[in-house]
Amino acid sequence: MTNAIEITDLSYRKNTKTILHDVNLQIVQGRVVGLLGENGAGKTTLMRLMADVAKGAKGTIAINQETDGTKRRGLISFTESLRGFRPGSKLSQIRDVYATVYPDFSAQKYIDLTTFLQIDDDLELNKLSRGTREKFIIALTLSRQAAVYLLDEPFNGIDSMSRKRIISSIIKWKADDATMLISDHYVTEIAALLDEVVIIKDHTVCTHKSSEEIRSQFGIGVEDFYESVYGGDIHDDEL
Ligand SMILES: Nc1ncnc2c1ncn2[C@@H]1O[C@H](COP(=O)(O)OP(=O)(O)OP(=O)(O)O)[C@@H](O)[C@H]1O
Repeated sequence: MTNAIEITDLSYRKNTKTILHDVNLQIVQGRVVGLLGENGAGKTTLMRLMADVAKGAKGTIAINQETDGTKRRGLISFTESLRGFRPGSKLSQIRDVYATVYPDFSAQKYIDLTTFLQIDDDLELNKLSRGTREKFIIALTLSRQAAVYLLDEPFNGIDSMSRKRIISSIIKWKADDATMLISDHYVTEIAALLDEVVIIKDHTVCTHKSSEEIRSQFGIGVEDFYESVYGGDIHDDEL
């Protein structure tokens, strides 16, 4: 089995503060993995380092065996904030920028996703509700045919019907060999989607298990497992 993601001895400090410490993580190609942790645990930072948006960490990050930052960036599709775009930009103009910047951008996938997620790309960015903006970011991210997708809290501000649609779109449009890391604070709706779970606690990977392992070892689902690890009901030595 090929590892799509290999992180070795990764540590990251910002302004003398430890954000991540000694992170080691291997994720096999094709898996959908939940990256879970409380506010400020370091989920976004880990994704930013993987995508080479944040720099200066110690250790190595390899995506499909590529450790070079620029090459990694080409292999990863990461949910971006769109803050770099003019508020008055039409969504179709943002799509055009993506299509130019990313050679793996699929115009057809974009049409399918925006139709499925009910996004009108004739609208301007500043006219979108928070939820529609998030859905648009998901549509752009999944329109790339990348090796690895990093979805950072993709359900923020999104109503439950739209969450269901996004989850369906992930299932429908994910290529079998594409790997997906989805960060969140809670897992209720995505639990069924996850092959594996990585929990970040105390600046590092506290546990990494498959959903199946969690069920067989602890007799509980992913959601209860996450709560038990954070709540202290499952101790580190049991993991
Ligand atoms: N640019 C920065 N400068 C200083 N500290 C930062 C910076 N970015 C993040 N941090 C700190 O790093 C820690 C991890 O933040 P990060 O955003 O990665 O966590 P998170 O798990 O994604 O949290 P959330 O779920 O709230 O989004 C936090 O303590 C945060 O304050």
